[in-house]
Amino acid sequence: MLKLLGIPFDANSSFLKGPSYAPDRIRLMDKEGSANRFAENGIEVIPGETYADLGDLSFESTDPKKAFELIRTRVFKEISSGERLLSIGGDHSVSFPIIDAHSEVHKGLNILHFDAHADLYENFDNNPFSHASPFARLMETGRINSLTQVGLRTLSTHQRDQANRYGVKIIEMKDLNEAFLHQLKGPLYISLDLDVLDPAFAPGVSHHEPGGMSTRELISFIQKVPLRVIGADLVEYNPMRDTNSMTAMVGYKLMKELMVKML
Ligand SMILES: NC(=[NH2+])NCCC[C@H](N)C(=O)O
Ligand SMILES: [Mn+2]
Ligand SMILES: [Mn+2]
Repeated sequence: MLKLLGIPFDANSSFLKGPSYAPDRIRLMDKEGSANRFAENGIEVIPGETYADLGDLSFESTDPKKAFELIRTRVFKEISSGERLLSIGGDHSVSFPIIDAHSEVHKGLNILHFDAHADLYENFDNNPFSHASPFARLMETGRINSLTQVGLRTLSTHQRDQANRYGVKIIEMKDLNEAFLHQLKGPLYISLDLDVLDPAFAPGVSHHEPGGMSTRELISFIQKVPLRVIGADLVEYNPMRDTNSMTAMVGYKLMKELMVKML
């Protein structure tokens, strides 16, 4: 059965803390009575039936090495017999150990990454495990077959160099179009940073980067991915910046749309 795992970890956030509160806030949207559990394709996404909610990882330490070891080991254990896992919450640094575990199980892994940011810094704020660096760490393992980044609007010179160095395919927000969908290959993993959305649609993120996608655009990209997705994460939701749980509901909606791509 499809699995859901909360990763309440934000010690590697460079600007604000808060994404550690994300998993429960997103789950709350499943329970509080406003929404229903149907994805737009008509499949109902029910905890205990459509997916098993594994709860949250619990961290004894904020030391990134220890935390990442815990995440990598647990994720590997959950997916090692081919099970599919969606993880929610945490800052984007957690995608390094999560995707690293996936790349061990799924050889030649391809990543589709939605974000305002490339998160390719060699080292950010003297923290190589920063949420601004997970894709540098992943690319240097040599185990990632391809990385496609969509929605970027903050590329620095350093990150352009890093993208060239690692052969990253980038569709910047200013050039946004659908052609990348037809070039995606399997096994495909999706990493979704909520700040790919315009802050008008998703204010509950740490980094408000104007000029982003609409919720509708993002949902249709996900729906049009022509492959069954083998794993995904939803990161960077920050409840401390949210208004009336509006962004929690966006997160819940995206969670359902991601889940039905994994069934
Ligand atoms: N995972 C993230 N939200 N990363 C944001 C990193 C932002 C960083 N200030 C930059 O210049 O790119
Ligand atoms: Mn990110
Ligand atoms: Mn981002």
